[in-house]
Amino acid sequence: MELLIKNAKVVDSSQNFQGDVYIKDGVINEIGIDLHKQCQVLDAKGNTLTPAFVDLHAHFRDPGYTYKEDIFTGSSAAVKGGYTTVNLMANTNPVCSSMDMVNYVVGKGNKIGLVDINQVVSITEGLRGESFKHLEAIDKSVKFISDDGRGVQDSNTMLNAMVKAKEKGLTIIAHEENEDIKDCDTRLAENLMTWRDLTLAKVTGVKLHVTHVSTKEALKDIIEAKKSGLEVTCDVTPHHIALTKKEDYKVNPPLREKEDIDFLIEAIKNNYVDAIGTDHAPHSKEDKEKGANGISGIETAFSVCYTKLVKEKGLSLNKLVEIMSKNPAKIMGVNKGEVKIGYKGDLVLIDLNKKYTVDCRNFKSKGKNSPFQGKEVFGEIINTIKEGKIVYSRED
Ligand SMILES: NC(=O)N[C@@H](CC(=O)O)C(=O)O
Ligand SMILES: [Zn+2]
Repeated sequence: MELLIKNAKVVDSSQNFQGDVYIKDGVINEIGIDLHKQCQVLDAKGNTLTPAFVDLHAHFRDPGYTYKEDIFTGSSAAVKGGYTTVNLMANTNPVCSSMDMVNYVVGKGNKIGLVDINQVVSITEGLRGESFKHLEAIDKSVKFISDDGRGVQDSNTMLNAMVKAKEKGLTIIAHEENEDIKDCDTRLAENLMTWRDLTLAKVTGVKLHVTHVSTKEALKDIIEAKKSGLEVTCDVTPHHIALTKKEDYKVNPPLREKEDIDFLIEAIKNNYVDAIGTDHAPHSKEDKEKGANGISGIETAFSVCYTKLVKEKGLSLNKLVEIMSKNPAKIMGVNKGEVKIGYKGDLVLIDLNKKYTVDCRNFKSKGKNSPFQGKEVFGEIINTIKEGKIVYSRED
């Protein structure tokens, strides 16, 4: 597969230049000005070309909840959002607690071929918060374990699971929520659990990734832990940096206060936030009406972040690309996230000046649940390219 992209404004975490990018055998082979090749040519027409995005946190719902999303609709939504790599959480039905389940999901994803799927295994078997014996049978292809959707409530279980994860070289993705406290104070529930897991990670030396950080107190503790040398990374969602609880939209963790948003954005600017994770959580209309938490967010993630962080708050596009591509690629251990020779030819062409109104009816995702419905945003994906193959084109 060969592809020459011409006349692009190339932006990654460390570069801005006008030029052409040539992809051969799935990999960036040559970068220059006025390149000529005998192959398929994509004229970027001066639009912005960045590395494709990498999502550390998404839910594609197969097996068990394919009426909310399936691997084809999830993959289609991902590439529409500029993503070619997704990390899928284990809260399916059955829960992903075995290699059979991992291979089932990854196999389906590969057959569809739109995005690279990495499947996360649960920390505790069946997300029941008790045994983690199933981790014995997990092989080297698994990178992360997470009970996302729930926190691991028992501290001794978490401690011992961390010891096991460290031994097996697995990174823990922590959903921080204390269930004893959450009904009276969701903020305290997040803060307590974040502090506990940072403390346990210090003791065990496990690699910890804290996902969907939403409060300034939790993030402050993560920053302190980073400063003290702990190997901890974190992500924030597009919705937690764009919306406050005034929006009154059900998602877990809940939307917070303006002060939290200000703190999160300041921390992004100061390099303490490693990544944007979408927490793409599609639900049916009926489930949403019954109170299901979650936002179908993978298709709007870039536009929401670009509008809020770059247009409104003056963040550089380089920095946004760093937290949407380079850093999450590094955390995932994939050779993506930079426009350099030898990196995977996973790129996204973006019309940055395009202003549009979010309309969930146009989502590729089965989940139309979005608090961004009707909101105006900037930055539309024109093409998503995976290993030199155009896997998404905007319909004009
Ligand atoms: N974030 C949510 O509100 N919901 C997620 C679970 C989760 O990530 O906590 C889901 O699976 O629906
Ligand atoms: Zn979660």
